[in-house]
Amino acid sequence: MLLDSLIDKATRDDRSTVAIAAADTAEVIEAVIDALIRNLAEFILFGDKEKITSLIKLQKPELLNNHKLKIIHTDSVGDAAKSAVQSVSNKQANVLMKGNIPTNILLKAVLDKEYGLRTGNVLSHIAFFEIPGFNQLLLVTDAAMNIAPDLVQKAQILRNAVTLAKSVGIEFPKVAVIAAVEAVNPNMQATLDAAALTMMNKRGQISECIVDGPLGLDNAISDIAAEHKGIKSDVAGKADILLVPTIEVGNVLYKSLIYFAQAKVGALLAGASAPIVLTSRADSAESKLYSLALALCCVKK
Ligand SMILES: CCCC(=O)SCCNC(=O)CCNC(=O)[C@H](O)C(C)(C)COP(=O)(O)OP(=O)(O)OC[C@H]1O[C@@H](n2cnc3c(N)ncnc32)[C@H](O)[C@@H]1OP(=O)(O)O
Repeated sequence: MLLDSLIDKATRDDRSTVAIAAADTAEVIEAVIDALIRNLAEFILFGDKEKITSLIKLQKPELLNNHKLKIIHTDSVGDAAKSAVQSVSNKQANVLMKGNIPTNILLKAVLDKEYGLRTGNVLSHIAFFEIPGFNQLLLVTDAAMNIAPDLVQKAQILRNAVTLAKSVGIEFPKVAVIAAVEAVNPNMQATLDAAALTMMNKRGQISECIVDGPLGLDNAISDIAAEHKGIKSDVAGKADILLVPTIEVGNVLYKSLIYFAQAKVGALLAGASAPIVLTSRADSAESKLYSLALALCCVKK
């Protein structure tokens, strides 16, 4: 399965409404226009109304009268985040999307106790990569929300990724828990957590997937590398999901895949009461469209 198939899957159902916090950039508007043309969803755009209107006028002026598009003016990014999150919590919209706004401002609104989208679950970021020369989607978690997750949080991050993988048709995913080495080293917390997660999977505490770790990135994705080290594993060389130890590892991997390997990406936050599209502000319109399609595939109706 590749990222275009997510758009096909999402196109079959156009009953969703997406609230975008700070929709005032060309890439966001381009993704919205593309989604409207494909009948993927309806949109409520929060942000600087004048700027949003002029961006739409530049790209597709006739869409300004489209009943599937509403623009609501807000005075600051903080207000845009709050209003967009509120529109999801009061069910006017069922997907939240990050626009031209710093990630932590949006996440603080999402976590707000009064109007946010908490469920009691850990919220986590999952990115789906289509990498040239690599013939399957590769999921990476968590590159954007949890800074230095502990074992309990990692277990939940892993479950969120497995649930999301299943919802787009990746049944029983293989999960590699990434560290710098394959042997457990008591001085490297990532290896201890990886070994514990592997055992939790063997004992049924983490189900519907196969977990193995610690694994280096090379052994997780390359049979040849795994063979060189004599690693015998159902996951090594065939991982569908990479669970990384910290946000820095995930974020650098995310941006390396895009900038060095020309990978395409779709990404979202899971674990909240609605899917949240969360890409980097610098990501392309195409990546925002893939992320949107991914979120629409996960909406609970
Ligand atoms: C990959 C492309 C996009 C990017 O590059 S993104 C760039 C990098 N990402 C970021 O800068 C965001 C990194 N994360 C953060 O800044 C913070 O963790 C975040 C999400 C803003 C939360 O920070 P604070 O508001 O300071 O939160 P805190 O730790 O004091 O906790 C406040 C309450 O929220 C809860 N919380 C925090 N993270 C959570 C999570 N993942 N899932 C569920 N609940 C969570 C936390 O338990 C606490 O709850 P309570 O108030 O004790 O009830």
